[in-house]
Order: sequence, then structure tokens, then C-alpha cells
Amino acid sequence: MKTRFFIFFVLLWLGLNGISLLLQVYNAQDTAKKIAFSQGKLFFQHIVTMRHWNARHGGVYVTVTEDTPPNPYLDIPGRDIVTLDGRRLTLINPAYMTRQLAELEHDKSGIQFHITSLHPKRPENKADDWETNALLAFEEGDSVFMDIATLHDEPFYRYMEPLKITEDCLRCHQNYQIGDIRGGISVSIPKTKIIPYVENQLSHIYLLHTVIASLGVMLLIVFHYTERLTQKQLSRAKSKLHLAYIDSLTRLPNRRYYDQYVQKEWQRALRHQYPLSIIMLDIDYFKNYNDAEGHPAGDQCLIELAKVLKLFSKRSDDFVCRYGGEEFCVVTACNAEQSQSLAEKLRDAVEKRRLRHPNSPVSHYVTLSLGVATVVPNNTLSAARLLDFADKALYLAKQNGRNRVEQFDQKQIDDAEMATIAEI
Ligand SMILES: Nc1nc2c(ncn2[C@@H]2O[C@H](COP(=O)(O)OP(=O)(O)OP(=O)(O)O)[C@@H](O)[C@H]2O)c(=O)[nH]1
Repeated sequence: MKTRFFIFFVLLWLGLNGISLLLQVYNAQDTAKKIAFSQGKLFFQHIVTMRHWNARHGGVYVTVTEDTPPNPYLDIPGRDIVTLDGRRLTLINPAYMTRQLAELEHDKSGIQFHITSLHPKRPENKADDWETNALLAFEEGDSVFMDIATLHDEPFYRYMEPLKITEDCLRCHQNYQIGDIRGGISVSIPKTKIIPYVENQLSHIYLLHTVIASLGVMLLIVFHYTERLTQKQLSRAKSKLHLAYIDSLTRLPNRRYYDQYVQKEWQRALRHQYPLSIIMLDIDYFKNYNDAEGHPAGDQCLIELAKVLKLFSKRSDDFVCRYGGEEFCVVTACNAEQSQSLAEKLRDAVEKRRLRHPNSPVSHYVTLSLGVATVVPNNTLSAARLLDFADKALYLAKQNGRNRVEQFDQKQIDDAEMATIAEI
């Protein structure tokens, strides 16, 4: 895996983890909200139930104490009574009871509930901004209002439902009709009451994500470095293989490669009975070239020659190699005329390349002698014999004046075959 892919996968993994973390955190916070609001609803319902109970009894009498003085906003006859044994009692209506319960709950748990309306008799019942919005929403038809809002500079889960007039309420609130909205009760739960549960859940989520993200990154690192190591070993093995089969000077296949290739090619031509040709070629008077131009220039000449050979042996089944020294060899699956023509093209191309060769008795430029041999493989011959024929033809080309192509003729091949059969 390339480094940029590795970085991409690490970032992708961390990104996916980050998204999952955000979702889970959001989920935990949403769950906290739902829990808080359902608690708010429950509180509200309890208060309403108690208020109904109170209203059903037309209020309840309790002993007057410092904490429970007579309700100045309840202006009805019989609000305060004295029992036969002299105890002073005062009537507690639903509103007064709600206020007292709210004070108790606030002191005990910090949860606040507030009975309120848009036009309260008692100034303390005046709605704050959030409650005002809720009451206005109820008048528009909403049945519940909840949100996270600040109260006395602290964050609270706030829940509110409207208080609707029931039959029991009509005793004291005669100018209302059943179902009218008379106000509402807001329940405010401090965020600090719920947060510890969420924080506990969040710490598990953070830990889990950290572990999963780290494990994933570690696995990616291990995978990346193992793969790089394998790649290095593979490319080392490849370059060793390359060195073993490719000539380092000309970058052409070497003789070892030739030996393997020619055997396979021979077998294939034998199976399918098509002609196989070998062209052996050799630079004329190369010793003189080296002597005149120096060995490094001789190397360069060999490189240039290899380029020309590659250029003119482009067919996929033309195989060109450096056989050794300044001898090169072309193996091609074509008949005598075609291989003769290819050899001519090679000779001509090298001559036209005009590589200076001042000490050559045959030309001012580098020239080649080429020997061509073609056979349709059979069991009396072999690839080695074919090479030998090409070599003999090359010798002939040298004999006949160099810078030329000579073909090993068919009669000689037939004679060779006959000789082999006789030996067998
Ligand atoms: N520069 C260089 N010279 C090489 C290399 N391999 C072989 N030679 C030279 O090739 C020359 C071959 O010389 P000979 O076998 O006498 O052949 P020739 O001089 O070409 O003569 P003919 O083949 O008869 O035309 C020798 O001088 C080798 O040193 C090589 O890799 N680089």
C-alpha cells in the first residue's frame, strides 16, 4: 500500500470513528433530554392529580402555622375557621397547595415547578420569558412546550403543559368554561441532575472509540509496514532475477535468457510445424574499433547497436539478445526469405546509423556481418544445431568480405539431417 493510500485509510478510519463518536454523543445527550422531559411530564401529571384531589374536596383545611398563613389571594367566606377545641385552620386551595409543594420540592431536590399564567393574581406567579413563550404557544394550540433553557443563569431542562379548567375548578373560577386554558405549570429540572448519568455513558463511549480507533490505526500500520517489507523483498527478488537474465550494458536479454527462450520456441515450432530462424550477427573488426576509439566508446557502440536491433525487431515473436561479446542473435518465427529480409534490414540500418569506425577495412562506419539459418523443426535437429548453422552462415559472411548477409543453404541442412539419421 502506497504511503498516500495508507494516510487516506488512516484518515478515513479516524473520520468514521469521529462520526460514530459524534452520533453516539448526540444520542446520549438526546436520551438525557428525553429522560428529563419524561420526568417533567410525570411531575406535571402528579401535580395535576393532587390539584384535582384538592379541588374535588373544595380545598382542604390545615392548621395555620408560620409557614402556612391564610392565603391572602383566596378571598372567600369560610377561608379561616376555629375548631371546637380552639385550633385555627385555614383553607388550602389547589394553587396554594401547588406553591407549597413547589417550595418543598425545590428545597429537597432542586427541581422547580411554577404555576403561572399570562394574567396572574399573585405577582410571584408571573411567567418568565420562557414560560410566556410557552403560554402563548398554548393559546395557539400547542399542548406541550419543552427545551433546554437557562433559569437564574443555570441550564435547566424545562417542561410545561397548560392547566385546563375542569368541572372541579368551576367552584372557584366561575367565569371560565370547562377546557379553557387558565395558565400552566412549568417543571424545571437542573441539567446537573441528569448530566452524571450521561457523563457515565459518555465516558464509556469515549473509551470504546479511543480503543477501536487506536486498534484500527495499529492494524493499518502493521499491514502497511508488512506490505512494504513484502514489496521490498519482491522488488529485490525481481531485480536479482532481472540481473540474472538481462545484459547490464545493452539491457537486452542475455545468453542465459536465450537458452531458455530458444528451447521453448523450438518446442512450440516443432508442435505446430512452422519455420524457425536464427540470425547471428557480429560487428566487423570490432577489435579495431576498441583499439582506435577506446573501450568505453566500444561499450557505447554496443549500446547504440542494441537500440537499432530493438527498433527493427518489433514483432512480438522476434527475440533479440546479446549472445556474448560483440555477437548478437535474433530468433524469429519466419521462413528463409523473411528472415533474410529482416537480416538485410538490420545490416542496412546499422550501416545507415553511421557510427564512425576509422580502422575498419570495409567501411568508414560500423558494419555487421550476419548469418541466417531457417528450419522447420523436426526430431533429427535441435535448437543448438540451428544456432550452429547460423554461426556457419555468419562465418561465410565474414569470409565473403563482411558487411553482408549469408544464408545457410537448404542442401547443407539436408546433409546434416541425413548425417544425424545415419548416426542413429
Ligand atoms: N568495448 C567492448 N568491447 C568488447 C566487449 N565484448 C567484447 N569486446 C571486444 O570485441 C572484440 C572482438 O574481437 P574479435 O573476436 O577479434 O573480432 P573482430 O575484431 O570484430 O573481428 P571480426 O569479427 O573478424 O570482424 C574484442 O576486442 C573484445 O575485447 C564489450 O562488452 N565492450
